[in-house]
Amino acid sequence: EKELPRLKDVFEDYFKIGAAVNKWTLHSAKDLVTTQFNSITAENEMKPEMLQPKEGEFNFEYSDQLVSFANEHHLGLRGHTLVWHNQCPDWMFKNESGQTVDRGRLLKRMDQHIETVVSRYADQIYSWDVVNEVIADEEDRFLRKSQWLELAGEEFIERAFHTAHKADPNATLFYNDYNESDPIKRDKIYKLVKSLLEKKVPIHGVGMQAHWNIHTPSIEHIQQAIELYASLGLEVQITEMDLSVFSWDDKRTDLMKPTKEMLDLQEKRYEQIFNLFREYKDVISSVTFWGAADDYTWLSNFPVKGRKNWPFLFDEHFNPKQSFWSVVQF
Ligand SMILES: Oc1ccccc1CN[C@@H]1C=C[C@@H](O)[C@H](O)[C@H]1O
Repeated sequence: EKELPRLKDVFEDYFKIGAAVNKWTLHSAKDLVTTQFNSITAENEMKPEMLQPKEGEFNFEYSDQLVSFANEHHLGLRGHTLVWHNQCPDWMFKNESGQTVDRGRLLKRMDQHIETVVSRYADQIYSWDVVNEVIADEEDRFLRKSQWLELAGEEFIERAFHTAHKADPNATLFYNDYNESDPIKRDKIYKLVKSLLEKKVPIHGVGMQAHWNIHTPSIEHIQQAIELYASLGLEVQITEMDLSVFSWDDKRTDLMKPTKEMLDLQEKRYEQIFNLFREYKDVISSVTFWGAADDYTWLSNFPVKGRKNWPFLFDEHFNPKQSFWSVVQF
């Protein structure tokens, strides 16, 4: 049958186009990923708890598989993520007697994790999400309350970037977060990144996770966020894009497939969003989906456990959805 247009070719003069893969979808979605995309991100296989489950015991089995896959298929590779409050092993914050670890020890452990991981994959990963999600969602709080912040103090943020830069001077280093287009959270992300730049911290970009849906955020809010981050002279990368067919507070579980109305709205949203991304091609260096096709998405367990979602450009049979055509035809 007629060859499909390829996202990586359609956007060749704009930005890299990526997909998150895991140790299963690396095989199940291999053909789609290698034909349509030119960048991948490990959905889970490069997170702290996966790489260093026990102090000093690294497990690179699956991360090495993803790196080999990327090399074999000439795909760029984003590293996700070095410092995060989730999917981080408990041992990191405890000493031998199970008490909370002291500040110096925790920072040393953070450095060792970053040095070991980043130097192993030096020159193979074009961008790292050095720090993920340290900005608070609460309006009246700046930094998220986490064991990292409580035990190490806010210096862990800048220290993580310095350590990563020393381990791989060629990788571009990103601060990554979600709800990044919400004006209040956006301004806090801007404040953090601006303060890092003022301290000459080696940070090169802001990762907008872009876990959006078919209703929000508005194109205006997305544009204002891109403009604000770009005003710092930084790269912007869309790092985890999906368009949930449910708004955040819609907890319905009755659907076995998306309604026509949902698919029409999703198509409109993808078309508008990619028109905006193309307008900012000089600022946006990659656009990565947090998956590849509707056969698998983390959204089928978040925020409602076991509730199927259909967020991507390809359906569960890897066929292009109407949204695909509105994205590739411009
Ligand atoms: O952690 C969150 C909490 C609330 C909303 C969204 C997020 C998004 N968080 C992302 C989503 C999926 C994970 O696989 C990614 O590593 C994480 O960056």
